[in-house]
Amino acid sequence: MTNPTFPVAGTGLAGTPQSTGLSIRHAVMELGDGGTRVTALDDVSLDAAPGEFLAIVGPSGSGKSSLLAVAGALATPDSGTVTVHGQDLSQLNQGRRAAFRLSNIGFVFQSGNLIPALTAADQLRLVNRLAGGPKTFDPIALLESVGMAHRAGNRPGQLSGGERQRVGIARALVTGAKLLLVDEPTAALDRTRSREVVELLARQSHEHGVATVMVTHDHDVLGYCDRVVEMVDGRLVAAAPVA
Ligand SMILES: Nc1ncnc2c1ncn2[C@@H]1O[C@H](COP(=O)(O)OP(=O)(O)OP(=O)(O)O)[C@@H](O)[C@H]1O
Repeated sequence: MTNPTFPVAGTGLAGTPQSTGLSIRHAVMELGDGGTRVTALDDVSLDAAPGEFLAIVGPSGSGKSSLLAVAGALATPDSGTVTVHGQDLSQLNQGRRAAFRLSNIGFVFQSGNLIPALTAADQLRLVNRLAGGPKTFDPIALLESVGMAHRAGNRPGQLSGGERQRVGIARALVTGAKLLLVDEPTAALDRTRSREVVELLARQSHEHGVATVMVTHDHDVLGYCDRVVEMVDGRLVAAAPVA
């Protein structure tokens, strides 16, 4: 059976990839081999519009990380299409896909994934340099936008978990990426810090027109999201509007 598409009101037509943000159409992906093959994505279609903050929830093993992987060009579905800002990712060879990812897609991981030896400011400078950004790049304004300018000279070991996540979010936005993929950002944080970090993600999405897709088990933060979809057994099964 074909799964429903979860379009965003006012954007695109069902079945037509939108030209901005993220569009996944009928993605199927199997993992493993022989008798242990698993359908990680089973005909998944999903849109995330610019400025929209979308959460994906669901039980362990339901395919959430697989969905983020194909959205971020880290994995290629066996069939179906993934379009980011109008670019069909399957049309890019490996090298161009990596370059596209670096410039257009930001990633935020559970632990912040910062480089231990670099200060907060240098984490951002490194990404700017790798992406061929402007030589005049100043990381302080971006750190300021996540409330971390005063910690610009500190290394990850000198920061709290929530502060590391904030730096990780700023780093993901260095290239002006309009698609942000976020995997369990609150897993290592207490309740207050969790809410602060997810509120920050919501604000960054809305103020900068970033399409943000966040995988989370943390139902306490879903109120900050514009939309919540649930995955079960590789399929999207619900699209609950958030009050
Ligand atoms: N490299 C792999 N080889 C084989 N099967 C895999 C591989 N990675 C994931 N799977 C399987 O694919 C399915 C989807 O996994 P996925 O990691 O996407 O789920 P998830 O919802 O992110 O889980 P969790 O919440 O535990 O992180 C699961 O059945 C998992 O066991």
